[in-house]
Amino acid sequence: MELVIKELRKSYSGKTVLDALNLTFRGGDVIGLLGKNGSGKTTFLNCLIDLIAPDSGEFYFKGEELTGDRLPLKRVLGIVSDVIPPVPEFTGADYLRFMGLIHKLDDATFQKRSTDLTNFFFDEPGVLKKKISQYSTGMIKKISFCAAILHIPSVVILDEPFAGLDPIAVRQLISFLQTYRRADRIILVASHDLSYLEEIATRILVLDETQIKFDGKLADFTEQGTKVISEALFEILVPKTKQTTFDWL
Ligand SMILES: Nc1ncnc2c1ncn2[C@@H]1O[C@H](COP(=O)(O)OP(=O)(O)OP(=O)(O)O)[C@@H](O)[C@H]1O
Repeated sequence: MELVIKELRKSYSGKTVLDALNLTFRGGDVIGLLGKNGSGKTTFLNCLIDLIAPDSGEFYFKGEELTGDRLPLKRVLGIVSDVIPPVPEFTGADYLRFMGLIHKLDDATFQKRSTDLTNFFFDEPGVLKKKISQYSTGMIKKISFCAAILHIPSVVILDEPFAGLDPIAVRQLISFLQTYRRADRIILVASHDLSYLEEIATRILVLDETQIKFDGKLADFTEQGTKVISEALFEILVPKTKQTTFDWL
C-alpha cells in the first residue's frame, strides 16, 4: 500500500513554502515529520488531507491517481490536527457517535470501539457526557484521537499529537501507536516532541526551506543510535557558522 505525492508545490502570497516535493509513503511506515517553526509541516499535511489547495501536485493512493475530492483517500484517513477541532457544542459521546455515523459503523462495532478507546484514554468519570467546549486541552486531544481512530484508518495523520497531553496520556498514545502500526497502515506524525517521536518513528522526514532536507530510516538519521534525534536534527538544520559559542558567559 503506497501513498505517492508528486511535485507538490504551495506558496502563500508569492512566498514558496513547499517546492516540488516528491514523496512515497508505504504501509508500515511511521513517519516523523520534523522541521523548524514555519518550515511548512502543517501546510504539507493540510495539502495532503485536502484542507488547503496546493498550487500544483499529484497524489496517488494504492496505485490510483486521486483527482477531484480525493474520496478514496479521505475515507481511510484518520486526522488529529488543531485545524480540525472537534465540534465544541457536542458532548464527547455525541462527537464519537457523529464520527461513527460519518464512517457508517454499525451500532455494535461503534459501541465496542468507542468504549475500548475511551476506557483506554480517559479516567475522568462522566467525561463523555460533558460538552467538548468544557474540555481541557489534553481532553480535546484525546477525544480527537479516539474519534480519528474509530474507523481504523489506514492513513493516520497526526499534527502535534503530544502537545497538551500529560505524561501518562503521552505514554498511552505512544503505546497505542506502536500497537496500531501495521504493514497496511501509514502513520504520519508532525511533532516537535522529538524524544516521543523517537519511540514510534521508523522513518524521518525533515522539511526545511521549501525542500526535503532528509528522508530516511530513523536509524540512519541517528547514525545507528549514536546520536539522539534532536542532536541529529540540530546538525542538519543549523549550520556550524550559526552555532554561537557564548565565550563571554
Ligand atoms: N494561511 C496562511 N497565509 C499565509 N501564510 C501562511 C499561511 N499558513 C501558513 N503560512 C506560512 O507558511 C509557512 C509555513 O507554515 P506552517 O504552519 O506550515 O509551518 P509549520 O512547519 O507547521 O510550523 P510550526 O512548527 O511553527 O507549527 C510559514 O512561513 C507561515 O507563515
